[in-house]
Amino acid sequence: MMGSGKSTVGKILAEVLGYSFFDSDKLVEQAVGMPSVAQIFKVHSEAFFRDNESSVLRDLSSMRRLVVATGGGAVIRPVNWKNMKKGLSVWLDVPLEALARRIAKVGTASRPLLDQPSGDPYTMAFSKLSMLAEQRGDAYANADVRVSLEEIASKLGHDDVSKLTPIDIALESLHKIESFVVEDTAVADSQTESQSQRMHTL
Ligand SMILES: Nc1ncnc2c1ncn2[C@@H]1O[C@H](COP(=O)(O)OP(=O)(O)OP(=O)(O)O)[C@@H](O)[C@H]1O
Ligand SMILES: O=C(O)C1=C[C@@H](O)[C@@H](O)[C@H](O)C1
Ligand SMILES: [Mg+2]
Repeated sequence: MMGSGKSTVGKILAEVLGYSFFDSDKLVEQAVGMPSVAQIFKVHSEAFFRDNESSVLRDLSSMRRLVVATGGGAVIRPVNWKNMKKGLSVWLDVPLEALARRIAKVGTASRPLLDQPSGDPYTMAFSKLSMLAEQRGDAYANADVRVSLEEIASKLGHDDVSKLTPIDIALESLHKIESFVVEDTAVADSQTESQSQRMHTL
């Protein structure tokens, strides 16, 4: 979701893994030749942005050794999942209150789906984020790995997710990624084994 820390945590993961880092919103801006996502929404439309986002994700999906911070809305198109699933997907699950706090701090001008000309920035961000979260249902749960800030906070004995640093979150992401890879490899090994047993029987 917007403001969940994809760029901040993604850059740390890329550095630790020795991978390249790409921000899909930035690649869309470059592809379209406009300086901001907000301007693309304004001059063209959300649909135009989404088409470009899908084509950027398709191009990235054929590359290796990279971490991608996707746009927060990439989860709504099944075709994007087809491409994101060529790699390993991570959902940074951050409570909406924390997202709204972060976003209110920097303002909503760069986030067209949250931008409101008037009103208290926290309240406006929270209400729009709640709406988006409801519309998107469990789309984020398609990710291979879920990193819950509430779970990390409770593990580290913090009463509030705002006490977590990006490094705490990146470390937990790496643990979760490792567990997923180990489990996935074990499943693939057992499938290969039962396949070869079947061949043997035949
Ligand atoms: N663990 C954290 N604690 C507090 N603030 C954070 C944390 N991680 C990121 N932030 C801040 O929250 C804001 C959003 O972070 P970031 O830009 O990494 O999120 P994003 O998911 O990439 O957002 P966007 O939707 O704009 O792409 C930034 O101002 C960032 O400095
Ligand atoms: O959640 C969303 O729909 C969006 C998230 C941002 O990363 C941008 O891709 C854009 O502002 C839309
Ligand atoms: Mg970002």
